[in-house]
Amino acid sequence: MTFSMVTRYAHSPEDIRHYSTEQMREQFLMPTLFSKGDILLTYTYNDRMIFGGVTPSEQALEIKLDKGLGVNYFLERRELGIINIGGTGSLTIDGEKVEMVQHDGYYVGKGTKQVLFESIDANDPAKFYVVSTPAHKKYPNKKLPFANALAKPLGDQEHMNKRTIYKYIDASQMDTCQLQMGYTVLEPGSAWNTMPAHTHARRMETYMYCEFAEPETKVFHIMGTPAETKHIVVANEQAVVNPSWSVHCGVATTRYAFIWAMCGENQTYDDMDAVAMDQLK
Ligand SMILES: O=C(O)C(=O)C[C@H](O)C(=O)CO
Ligand SMILES: [Zn+2]
Repeated sequence: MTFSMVTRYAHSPEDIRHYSTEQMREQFLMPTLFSKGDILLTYTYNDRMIFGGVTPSEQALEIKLDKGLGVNYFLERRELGIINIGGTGSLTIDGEKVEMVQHDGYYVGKGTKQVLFESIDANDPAKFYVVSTPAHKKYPNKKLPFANALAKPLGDQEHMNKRTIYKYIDASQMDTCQLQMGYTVLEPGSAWNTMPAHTHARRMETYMYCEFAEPETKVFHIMGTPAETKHIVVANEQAVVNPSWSVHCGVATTRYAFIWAMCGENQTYDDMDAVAMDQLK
């Protein structure tokens, strides 16, 4: 079993002006999240979000972080969002076991002492995408089945951006200290995830791209300031960190989906600063 948590520092927009492709990938792309039996996390200094993959095989897995975070247990001062993109699994949260089928989500509040992640079938393991943000208050733990997610259809075929945003952790639906999390599914033939592009200086965001229709599919994730965009080529089940000053959208060769998660000053999903198309460079 491998447990790893890599650190990524925050960057100013000026920093990345001269980054090579390799440097962009090193700083903003998380190439491996899901590996059987492993916990692979990233700690970003952008709003101190921790995100990554937990892929239990034969054994239950637990995220054990204490001294590294200066606390006695992982969720002493944090909340946690989880969405399973793999086979059926379960979570045992302070002794209570709950089944997690594909696309089930869960919100785990601050103060929860133990979360055990398990797969039902090691040959078809659960793949838990996890995102944790600093929290000041305990809010109730809550199962978030896919069927209960707040579905927001958006875009149209003519603009190649027909998609549905499924909001799992949303302040209009439930209490959360700062974490917001959801899953966006692109229709076949649609690719842009959000156009016109936007920034939100009040919140950072991470994306985990997944469910690519073909093995050779790649997403061109676009980031950077509106006046100087850059791209990162992303493969299935890889994630990118998006600083609050950066635009974000992705175009691919076939259908894909992605899980987004945000935190920062506010929880107002629609608080976005749209960028006029003629300002994008
Ligand atoms: O499809 C979309 O558009 C999104 O999913 C947008 C993200 O949720 C986002 O960028 C929220 O700020
Ligand atoms: Zn956004």
